[in-house]
Amino acid sequence: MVEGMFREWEKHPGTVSGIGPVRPRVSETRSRQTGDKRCERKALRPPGIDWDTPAGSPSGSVCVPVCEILAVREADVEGRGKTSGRWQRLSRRPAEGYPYAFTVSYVERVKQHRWRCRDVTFQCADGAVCQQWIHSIRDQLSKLTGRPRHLLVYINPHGGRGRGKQIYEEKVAPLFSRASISASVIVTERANHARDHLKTDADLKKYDGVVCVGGDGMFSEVLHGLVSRTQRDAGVDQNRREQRLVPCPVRIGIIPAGSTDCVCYGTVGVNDPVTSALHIIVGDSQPLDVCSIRHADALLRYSVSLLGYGFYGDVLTDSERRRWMGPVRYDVSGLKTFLAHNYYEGTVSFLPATDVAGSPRDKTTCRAGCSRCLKDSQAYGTGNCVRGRDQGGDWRVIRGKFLAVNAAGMSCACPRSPGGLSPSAHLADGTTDLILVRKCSRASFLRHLLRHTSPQDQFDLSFVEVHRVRRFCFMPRRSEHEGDPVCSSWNCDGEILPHASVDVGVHCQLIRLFARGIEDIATP
Ligand SMILES: Nc1ncnc2c1ncn2[C@@H]1O[C@H](COP(=O)(O)OP(=O)(O)OP(=O)(O)O)[C@@H](O)[C@H]1O
Repeated sequence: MVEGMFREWEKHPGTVSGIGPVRPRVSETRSRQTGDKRCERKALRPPGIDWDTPAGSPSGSVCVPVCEILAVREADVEGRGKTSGRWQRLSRRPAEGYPYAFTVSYVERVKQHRWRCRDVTFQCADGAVCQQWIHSIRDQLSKLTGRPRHLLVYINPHGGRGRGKQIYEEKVAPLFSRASISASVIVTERANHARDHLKTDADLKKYDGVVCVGGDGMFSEVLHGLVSRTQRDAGVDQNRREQRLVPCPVRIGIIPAGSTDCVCYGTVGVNDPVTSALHIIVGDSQPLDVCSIRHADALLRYSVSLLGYGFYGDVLTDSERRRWMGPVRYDVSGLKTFLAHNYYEGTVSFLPATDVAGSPRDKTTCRAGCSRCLKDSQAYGTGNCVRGRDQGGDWRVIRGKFLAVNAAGMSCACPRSPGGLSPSAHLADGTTDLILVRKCSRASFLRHLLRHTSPQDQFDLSFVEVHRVRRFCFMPRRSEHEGDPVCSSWNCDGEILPHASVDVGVHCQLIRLFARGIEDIATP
């Protein structure tokens, strides 16, 4: 029977199906640390015996792709993990005559893109067979090349509700250690600590990835540190206008622990530290476009999600004065800015991405394994960015009074706005969606804003237009009348830019995250 099982294994090396008829013997327990379901014991028995079907499972068999197995470890007859360093008791006694056991930890999908770590313990009658299974599974796991072994982790202890350290220690570190991932952890002591360390001191050759525990601001620090370091190591001057940037060789993981975690939500589908940790462990890789923002030919910042002038710039500026309020400051500032109803004059010039298949209003969504991103990026070239007006294409120029000028490099979805600012934006096609909201009444603007929280098309309004672009420039109009609102500020992924006139270009797939994009799957 065991030989038969191994034959199945040989036939289907990508799965652990064929383990044979199985029967759950022990009820599930929940881990205090990760909140995940932990142990479900299944007995490996010779075929031909009539088995109960596990509750809730019509087939009674389990099929897990190897790429979603996190670890395998020996368990003793009491079902306690031998290699976990911590005895873990099962709630029922093992089946008689099956004194050997091994436990497989794997990814289980639960509600709303959430992943959990599930343990299944298998019992065997023969110790050699048990070892054979363990070695065979470990051998399969060792062939997965994309998995990280050593990580550099930065924790912002003050992000969000100040629980970054606790989240990492209680929810993430135990999973890393179960998957035999070592981590060098740095708890930041000041703003820009992570950025500066990455720029100069970090020995990146030692690591397979960099993980940030915090919000979008923390991610932005890591992004800047890593992109700058990569260019410096490659001898590329990122301040030079026509320069093609070198894609970062090291992936970035985001453990959401901030008050805004848009980048995590837009690339995983949920803000959940355990889910993100599991995406890191299985070695997922999601390329991401990065915008470089320049002023007077000098690099100001990089951005991956929202660049917003007018409404979103004003909200951020006001909310910075209310940091003491915590995350609720965004609601207060949002309301205040909405009531102020400021508009700003300026000129937007942009280079439409006429060579890509999609458009911001085509109702398609960028999902895991997006074929459109793959096709468009191959045609365009990673790291590439159109610079200089001579580099082809027909520039368009629009002058006007705007309530908002936004550029969405990704959908900018968040729990409050599941579709986001631009629901059809792509993560890695080398473009950004430029959204222009012209001056209109408060009621009309409210209609537009409310559509972000509903399935209605937020661009189907006469005062809103949207363009998929490779590059754009904005120049504010100087006011001749004192007292008029002159300039707003740019909100760049949650940071305020010091200049209103900017030149923005998209660098195709400049970085990769430990994510796979939002999975298009039916959850149980
Ligand atoms: N040790 C530290 N002390 C103070 N500030 C820090 C520290 N480490 C990082 N920061 C800064 O804190 C800012 C906010 O961090 P983060 O994004 O993690 O949390 P957040 O609550 O989502 O942020 P925000 O309040 O901007 O929404 C970042 O800009 C980062 O540069």
